[in-house]
Amino acid sequence: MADFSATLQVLKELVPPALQNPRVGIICGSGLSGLAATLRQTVLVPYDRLPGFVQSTVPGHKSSLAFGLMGSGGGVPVIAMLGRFHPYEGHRLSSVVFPVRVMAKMGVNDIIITNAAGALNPELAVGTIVVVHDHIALPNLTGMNPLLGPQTNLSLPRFLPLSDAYSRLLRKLVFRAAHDLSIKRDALAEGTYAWVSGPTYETPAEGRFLRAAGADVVGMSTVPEVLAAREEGMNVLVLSLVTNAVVIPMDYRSVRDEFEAENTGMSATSVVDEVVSHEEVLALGKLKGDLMKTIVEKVIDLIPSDVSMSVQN
Ligand SMILES: O=P(O)(O)O[C@H]1O[C@H](CO)[C@@H](O)[C@H]1O
Ligand code: HPA
Repeated sequence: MADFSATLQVLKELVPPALQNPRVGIICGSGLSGLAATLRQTVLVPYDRLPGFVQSTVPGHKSSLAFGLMGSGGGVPVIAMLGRFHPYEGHRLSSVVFPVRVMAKMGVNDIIITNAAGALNPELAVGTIVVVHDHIALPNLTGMNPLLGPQTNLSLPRFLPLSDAYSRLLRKLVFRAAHDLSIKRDALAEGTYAWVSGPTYETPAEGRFLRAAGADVVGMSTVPEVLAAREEGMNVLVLSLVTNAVVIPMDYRSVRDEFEAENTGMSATSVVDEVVSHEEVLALGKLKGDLMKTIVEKVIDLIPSDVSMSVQN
C-alpha cells in the first residue's frame, strides 16, 4: 500500500500554509485542465515530485496538481488534478485513486469530478454538460473495482452503499448555478454514466447494449475516483461534457446490397463508416471548457461552508 505520509510531507513543504487545507477537490477531464485558470495564488506541484503519484500519459491531461483559491470574495481553497490516471494507461486501480485519497487526507469534503464522454442518449447534443446521477460500471461488476482487496483502513466501510453516491445537494447546486448565471436550460441535462475500461471506443453493438441498460453517456474514467471518494466519506459531484455522439446505427448499411448494386452495374452509394477520435474529444473540450469552468466556479461559490464540513446527501 502506498505511503501517504511521504506524499503529505512533500505537499507540506511545497504548498504555502494558506492553501494546505483545501475544501474542494477538482479532477479535470480530457481537455478540461483550463478549469484551473480561474484559480488565484496558484501553486503547481508536478506529479513526479509526489511519492505514490504516476504520470498522466493521455493528450489533454497534464501531470500536475494545482492549489489555489477559487470563487468570489476571499475564495475557497481548492486542489485540482490537471490530469487524471486511467486504468487503460497501464496504471493500477490503486494508483488511479491515490490522488483522491490524498485529497481526503488533506481535508477535502466535496469533490467535483469532470470528464469527457460520448452520448448514448440521442437526445443529448454534443456540448451538453450532464450532471451525473448514477452509473453503470461493467468493470466493477466483473471484478475490476478499486476497493477490492484487504481493507486498508478499518475506519472505512467494507461494504460501501452506492445508491446515494452522487450528492443530491451538489447536483441541485449545479442547476442553481446555471440559473444564477442565466445559462440556457438545454446546456445542462441529468443522466447515468457508463464506465468502460477503454482504450477502445465502443462498437455500435456495445453502444446499443449500454443504452439499453440505461446509460446516457459513456467514458473510460471517473467511476474508480467516485468509489474512492465515497469510501473516504466525500460528497461527490460528477459533470460529463458530451464531446461526441456514440455511433450506434441500427442500420448496418448492408455491404451485400452495396456489392450487388455495384455488380449489376447500378450505381451504389459508397458509405464511409463514422468514427470518433480523441482529437474530436479534445476539440470539444476546448470549445466548451469555459462553460464547464464557469459552472464549477459558481458551484464552489454556492457550497455552504458548514455543509461542506460534514457529509451530506
Ligand atoms: O474521462 P476523461 O479522462 O475525461 O477522458 C475521456 O476521453 C478519452 C477518450 O477520448 C478517455 O480517456 C475518456 O475517458
Ligand atoms: N466512448 C468512451 N469514452 C469517451 C467517449 C466515447 O465515445 N468520448 C469521450 N470519452
